[in-house]
Amino acid sequence: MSGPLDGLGDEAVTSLMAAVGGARWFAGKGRQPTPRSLTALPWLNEEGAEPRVRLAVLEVAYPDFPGTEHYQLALAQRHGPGPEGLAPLYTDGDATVYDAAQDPEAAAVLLQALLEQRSVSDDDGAVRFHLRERGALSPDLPARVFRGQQSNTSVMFGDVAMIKLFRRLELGRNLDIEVHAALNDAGTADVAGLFGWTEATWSSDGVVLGADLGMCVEKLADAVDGWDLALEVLRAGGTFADHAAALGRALAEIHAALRTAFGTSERPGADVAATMAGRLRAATAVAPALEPYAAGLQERFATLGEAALPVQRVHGDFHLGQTLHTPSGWKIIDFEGEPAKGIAERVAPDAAWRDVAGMLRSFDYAAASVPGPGAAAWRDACREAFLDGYTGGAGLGDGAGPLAAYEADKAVYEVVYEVRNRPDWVGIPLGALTALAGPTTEHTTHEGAPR
Ligand SMILES: Nc1ncnc2c1ncn2[C@@H]1O[C@H](COP(=O)(O)OP(=O)(O)O)[C@@H](O)[C@H]1O
Ligand SMILES: O=P(O)(O)O[C@H]1O[C@H](CO)[C@@H](O[C@H]2O[C@H](CO)[C@@H](O)[C@H](O)[C@H]2O)[C@H](O)[C@H]1O
Repeated sequence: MSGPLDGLGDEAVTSLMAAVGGARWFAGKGRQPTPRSLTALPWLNEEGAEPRVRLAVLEVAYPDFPGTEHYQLALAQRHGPGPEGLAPLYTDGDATVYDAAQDPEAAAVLLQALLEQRSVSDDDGAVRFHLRERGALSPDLPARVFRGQQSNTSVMFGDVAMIKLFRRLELGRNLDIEVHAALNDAGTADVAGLFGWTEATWSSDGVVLGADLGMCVEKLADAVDGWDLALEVLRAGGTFADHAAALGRALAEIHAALRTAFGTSERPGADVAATMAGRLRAATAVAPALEPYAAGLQERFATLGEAALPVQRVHGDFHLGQTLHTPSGWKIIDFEGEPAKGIAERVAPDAAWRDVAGMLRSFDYAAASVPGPGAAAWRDACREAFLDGYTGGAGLGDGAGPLAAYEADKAVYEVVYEVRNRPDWVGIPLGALTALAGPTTEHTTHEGAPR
C-alpha cells in the first residue's frame, strides 16, 4: 500500500488514527475506523531545519461501509523542545512530531512555501504551492491557530492572512478555492481575497490521487460572525433588518457573479421535486419525527412540477454562520456546500432559491434560539428585508412557490443534521415544518411559513 502503513512506523499510524478519530472534523463518528494507508508527502523544508515540516494523508476505511475517506495531517518534526503546552503526536527515533497547525514556527513554513511557490516531490507524492496574489503577505507574520468551531483547521497570520488546511479531503478541486478564485476574478467585494492554495498528488494502490490541501485567504479584519451578531441584536431587542437587507444584496451579487463564472441551465421542476422527495424519504428513515409531515411536504415539493427552474452554481449551505460582518460590509465564507452531501451533489447546479431559503431558515433558527414575544416579528422583519435586498425591491413574483419548496427541503435536511449533531435543537426545524408542510394553495404567513 502506498503510502504503506509502516512508512512512518506503527506508533505514528496509531497516534495519527487516534488524532483523526478524536477530531471535531472526523466524519466517521460512531463507526469503527481503520487506517488503510498513510502517505507522508515530501518534506517542505530542508534537512536539518527545526522544525521540519511535511503534510500527510491518512486514508481511513470502515468495515461496514464502502469506500474510504482521506484526512490531511500537518506534521512538525522537532529534535529540540516543542511549543510550550503542545502535546506531541508521536515520537520518531530521537525526534518528536507535533501538529504543525498548532506549532507557530511550523505553520510559518507553510506560508514561506506559498510565498516561494515551492514544489516538492519524491516517490510517494508531490506538493505544489500556488501564489495568486502576494498582497501584504510576508514570511515573518506571526502564526496563531484559530480556536473557534470549524470543520477544518485555520491558522491566522497576523492581521493579514489565514491558511485553511482542509481536513477531510475531497479528491480533485476544492470548491472553496474554486469559488473564491472565480469570485475574486469577477471583482466581487463580498468574499475574502484568495492569496493562493496548495495541492498534492500521491498514489494509493497504484492509482494516482490528487486533492487541494489548503488555501490562503485574506484575513478579514474586525470580522464578527453573522450568527453571533444576530443573536446579540435579538437579545438586545434591536432590529437586524438593515443587516438582513445588506445580506440579501450581497447574496444577489454573488449569485450574479457565479452565473457569469460558471454559467446557467434549467432543470425540470419535477426532477427537483423528485430529488427532494427522495431526500425526504431518506431523512424520515433517520428521523421518524418527520413522518407526520411527509404527505404535506410531498405536496409542497410537487408544486415545483410545472416549472422549468433556472439553475446555477450556488453557495449550497448559506446561513448566518457563513457570513462575517466587517467594517467594509458583509463577507460570505465557506463555499463547500452542505457537509453531508457528496461532491457531485454539491457541485451540481441548483436553483438560487437554495441559498435564499438557507438564510430564511437561519433567521427562524435565530428567533427560535432567543424565544420571546418579539422573536417572530423580528424573524419576519429579517425575512422581508432580506428578500427585498435580494430581489432589489422587485418582490418574489413566481419565485414564492419554489422558494417555499426549498425552505421545506432545507428544514428536512436540518432535522437530520440536528438529530445527528444537536438533538436538543431538532424542535427548531420540526417547528417550521408545521407551516412548510401546510396548505400549498395559499401563501401562509404564520410561524416559519413562506409568504
Ligand atoms: N477570511 C477570514 N478572515 C477571518 N476569519 C475568518 C475568515 N474565514 C473564516 N474565518 C473564521 O473562521 C471560522 C470558520 O471558517 P469556515 O470557512 O466556516 O471554516 P470551516 O470550513 O473549517 O468550517 C469562521 O466562522 C470565522 O470566524
Ligand atoms: O457551517 P456548516 O457548514 O458546518 O453547516 C452545518 O452546521 C450548521 C450549524 O453549525 C447548520 O446550520 C443550522 O444551524 C444554524 C445555527 O447554528 C442555523 O443558522 C442554520 O440556519 C441551520 O441550518 C447547517 O445546516 C449545517 O449544514
